[in-house]
Amino acid sequence: MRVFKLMGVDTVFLTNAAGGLNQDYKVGDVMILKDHINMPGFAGTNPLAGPNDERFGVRFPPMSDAYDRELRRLARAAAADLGYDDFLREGVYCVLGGPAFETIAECRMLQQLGADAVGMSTVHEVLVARHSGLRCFALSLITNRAVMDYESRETANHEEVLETGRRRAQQLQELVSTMVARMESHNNNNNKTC
Ligand SMILES: O=P(O)(O)O[C@@H]1C[C@H](O)[C@@H](CO)O1
Ligand code: HPA
Repeated sequence: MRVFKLMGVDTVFLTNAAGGLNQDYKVGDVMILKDHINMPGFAGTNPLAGPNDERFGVRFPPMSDAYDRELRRLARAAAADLGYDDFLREGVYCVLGGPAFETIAECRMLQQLGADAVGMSTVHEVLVARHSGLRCFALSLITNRAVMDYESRETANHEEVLETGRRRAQQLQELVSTMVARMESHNNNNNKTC
């Protein structure tokens, strides 16, 4: 993220695979991140720990605006125009350390804490990106349903994650490229009127 910043990048798009905790979510849904829960952060694991590098940002950066409101609006509009409304969601992503998938008790706890999806990435990058003032937009592909029921025979597995990724790859590409094209056209129009 800091290299991107030094290269003059001002906006980053992040994607991940995640387990669905929200019981309304289905495998294959795409969730716009509106917020996150940094679970490793509760135990002091934060990529911004240690001496602050003032060249990039302040010691205590806010995170209440981590996921850019305008980019989320753009994503909803692009998804609607592409006919993706029936699988587009917006919710809260919770990061855990992995690499083991969660226990049933952990999934139940995370759901009660307000998380809609659980995964193992993205948040560290967003923390560093926001510290540097980069605008962030992130999507989770719900690749599997988190196992919440002691009677269930289902288990999370990486093969299902990869398979769901393959199934939605084209539509995700379409969504991101539509957003980028609209951002470019918006920027060009603004530059013309300056
Ligand atoms: O996109 P990420 O890397 O967050 O994908 C998740 C976390 C693990 O890499 C993998 C587990 O199946 O999916
Ligand atoms: N849990 C954590 N990370 C994940 C999952 C999950 O169920 N699916 C994809 N990445």
